[in-house]
Amino acid sequence: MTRTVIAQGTFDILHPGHVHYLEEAAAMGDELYVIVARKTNVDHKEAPICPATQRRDVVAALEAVDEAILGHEEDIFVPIEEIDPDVIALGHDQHHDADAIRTALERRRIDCEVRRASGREAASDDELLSTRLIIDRILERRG
Ligand SMILES: Cc1cc2nc3c(=O)[nH]c(=O)nc-3n(C[C@H](O)[C@H](O)[C@H](O)COP(=O)(O)O)c2cc1C
Ligand SMILES: Nc1ncnc2c1ncn2[C@@H]1O[C@H](COP(=O)(O)OP(=O)(O)OP(=O)(O)O)[C@@H](O)[C@H]1O
Repeated sequence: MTRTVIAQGTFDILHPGHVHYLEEAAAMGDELYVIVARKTNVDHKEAPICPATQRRDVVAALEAVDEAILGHEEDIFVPIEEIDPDVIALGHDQHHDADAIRTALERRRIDCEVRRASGREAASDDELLSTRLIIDRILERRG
């Protein structure tokens, strides 16, 4: 039987940390779906620069990804109910609490494992492994 995995995030300006996360998530099963966050749900940091459809389309082009979809605007569990995954792979620094997600899944009778992916080890001193760092570097050098 096909084991379906879900990864999620903003994916505003892609970098090797995103590729690491999505490759690790893909290795947790057979098919990887990625939920791309809506701007309205990115409330714990500055709003993304790129439009949601662009962020989705670039993520969808990555080899590890089978399907990338836009997230729900109000209820983040709607796409989960539709996809009915076997695994949800949380990113290494995602603010979501794994136990709170497990409780919400149980309440909705979705039988799914919640795992936490690892962070990427920098391949060199100057690797930029966050969108924020890339934006800061652009402002510093071109601002
Ligand atoms: C299980 C799960 C499902 C999610 N589904 C959605 C969704 O449907 N719509 C959405 O806008 N955000 C969704 N998110 C939230 C974002 O993916 C994300 O965590 C946050 O808004 C963006 O911040 P990040 O890139 O720092 O994780 C989901 C998060 C989790 C953990
Ligand atoms: N360096 C990294 N190593 C592993 N996973 C990462 C890394 N950076 C981001 N991710 C994961 O990729 C997903 C999307 O991350 P997100 O779009 O918030 O990128 P970000 O670079 O962390 O953004 P920002 O710098 O704006 O906080 C999240 O699940 C996050 O944990």
